[in-house]
Amino acid sequence: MNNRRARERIWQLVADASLVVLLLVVGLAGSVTAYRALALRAADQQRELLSAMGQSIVGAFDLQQVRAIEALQVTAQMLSTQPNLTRDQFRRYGASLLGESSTMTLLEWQPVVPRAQLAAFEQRAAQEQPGYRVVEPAGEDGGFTAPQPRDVYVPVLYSWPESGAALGVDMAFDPRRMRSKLLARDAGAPLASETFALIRRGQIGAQTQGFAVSAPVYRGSRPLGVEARRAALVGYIAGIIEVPELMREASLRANANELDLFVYDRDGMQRLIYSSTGAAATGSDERDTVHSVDVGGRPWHLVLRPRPGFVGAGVDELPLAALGAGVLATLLVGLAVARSLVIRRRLERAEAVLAERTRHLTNVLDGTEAGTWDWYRDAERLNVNERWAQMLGRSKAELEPVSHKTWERLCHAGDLVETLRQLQRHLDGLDERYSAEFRMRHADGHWVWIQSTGRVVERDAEGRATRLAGIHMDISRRKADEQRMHDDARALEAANRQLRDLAIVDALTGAFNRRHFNDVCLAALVGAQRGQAVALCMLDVDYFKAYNDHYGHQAGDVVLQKLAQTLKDGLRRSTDALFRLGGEEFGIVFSATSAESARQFVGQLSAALHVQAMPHEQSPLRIVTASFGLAWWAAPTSHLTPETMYAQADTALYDAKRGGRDQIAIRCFLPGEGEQVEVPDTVR
Ligand SMILES: Nc1nc2c(ncn2[C@@H]2O[C@H](COP(=O)(O)OP(=O)(O)OP(=O)(O)O)[C@@H](O)[C@H]2O)c(=O)[nH]1
Repeated sequence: MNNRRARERIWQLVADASLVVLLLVVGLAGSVTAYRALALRAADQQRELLSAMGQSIVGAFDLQQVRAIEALQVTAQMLSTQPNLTRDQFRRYGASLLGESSTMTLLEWQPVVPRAQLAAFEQRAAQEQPGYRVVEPAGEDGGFTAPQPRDVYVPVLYSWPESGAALGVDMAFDPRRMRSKLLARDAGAPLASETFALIRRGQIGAQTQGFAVSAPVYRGSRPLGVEARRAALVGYIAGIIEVPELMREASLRANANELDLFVYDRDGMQRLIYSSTGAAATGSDERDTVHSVDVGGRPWHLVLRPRPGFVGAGVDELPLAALGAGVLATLLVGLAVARSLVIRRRLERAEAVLAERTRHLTNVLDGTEAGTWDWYRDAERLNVNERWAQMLGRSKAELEPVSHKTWERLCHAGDLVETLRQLQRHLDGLDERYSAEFRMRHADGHWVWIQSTGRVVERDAEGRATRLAGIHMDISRRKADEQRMHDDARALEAANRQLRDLAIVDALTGAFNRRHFNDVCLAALVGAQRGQAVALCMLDVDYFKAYNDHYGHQAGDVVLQKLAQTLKDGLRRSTDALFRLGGEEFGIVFSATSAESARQFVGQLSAALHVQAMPHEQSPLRIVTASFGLAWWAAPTSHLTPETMYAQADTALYDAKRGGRDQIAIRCFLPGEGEQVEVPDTVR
């Protein structure tokens, strides 16, 4: 039984634990799924945001370019029609152009000068700009020198602003710078160079990266065909764009201060043009977005990489928060479910224990056949079970509504007071339990003995008993048994008394028999030894043989019975005792304070016999008489025995017979004086 329960509990535990684990798994899986979905959405949003920012930057690039290129084209157009532009004209032009462009920092007019015209060119330029000379960078560490001899020179003639210009520097010294110009010349459209360290007068190698957008300037209108363009070329109008400035502008426009920006020139070898971190992008990031942009005909790649503080990071927190909330909610729900399961199991166990106890109690009640009662004193309601009613030969339904009055009505009037007294003793706290036995009326009219026991089970705030509960037991059989036992005991007592009487009493006369004589004598002697006198009188019916012979034995018995009755009636004290010592011989043990009073007493007995006057034809007096022998001891000693008493009284009786019958002979024994013998008297 216990093993089965233990197994059930283990299975329950496993089932409960499985449920909680399942709940946790489902909850956690849901949380993770929600996290992943939100994270994906957040990543998409980030990508979209990055893409939008990238597009914005590209747009900014394009806008700057378009403006720069348009400005250069217009300038080139203007120079085509005014090949002999003066320095002042260029200045004004440059000032207005650069004022409109935020990224172009320098505007240069670079005429094409054949070697043969170089000296004349320098001379003309120096008139306008004193000290003007065509030069080229002397090396990486700065400084300028006279240009190497070449077929064509492309020196900077005018520049705006002039302060940052590399006036006079021949761009033909660097094939890299020239490549984009030659391509622009052939294409008839502005083209950007690759990036390189910008040249400033006295500042070559300052490492400011930039590039030039060169627009070819032809003589007259734009020629058709490469050869015609080459032939008509008079120079280049170049706009210098500083990469950091361009990027800052672009980044500001794109609000890209949360992004790292890397720009690569993809023409030929991929080359880092710009890095917002100052270094090339390390490794690759899945969130990188790459945008291609055409910068003056050069393919650039913009790589945008979100910084840790990117606004998208805020988006990252949502999935994590959702995951955290999901996990927390799952754990809380799991905890709550586990707790409710534990409580439920405890309740189930408590209910099982209660059911077991109820079953046990019911079994016990069934086994004992007890009626139960539950008394709500204030409501005057008495809840009883079916057995309570059955004891009285009724059904519960028959008695409804059951109240304390129902009980009072059915209780025996003779038992009501005592029962209520017992109840009150318990209510007063004198008895720990209420217990009473009373009779109740059975439906068929007889009385059923009930034993009721119970106790207070509820009290109010003042301590007053408001509810009592207990049981009724049918003890009728026990009561009947007790009554029977009581009757039997009394009968036995009577029988014993009879037996005892039979043992010590003579059946014919009712006097004590000879067997009891010794006991009574001894008892009298014990009393007498405390200083009391004691006497024994023996008497014998006179001429009784003759009576029997004359009247018959039965009549003789009647005489003996009457004689005994007369003698018994004459006894004075409870301690006086009459004995039948043999056939028609009797003895009387009695106390008398003096010999005279003893003699008087015996005389009264003799007289009483005379008064009976039982006819006896064969006796001289014609009535039944008797002879009396009295022995009296004033202060008997311990040596006196029943046998001695008998012998002395018998001697006195013999004296009375010998003296003529119907008389009293007395023998007195005084202390220290020996025996005193008196002559028998004749009855008067
Ligand atoms: N009816 C009857 N007679 C008894 C009973 N016991 C003894 N007797 C008779 O009593 C008589 C006693 O006779 P005795 O001893 O000669 O004495 P008595 O005839 O009375 O003569 P005294 O005593 O000398 O006067 C006998 O006849 C006995 O049978 C008895 O219980 N009933």
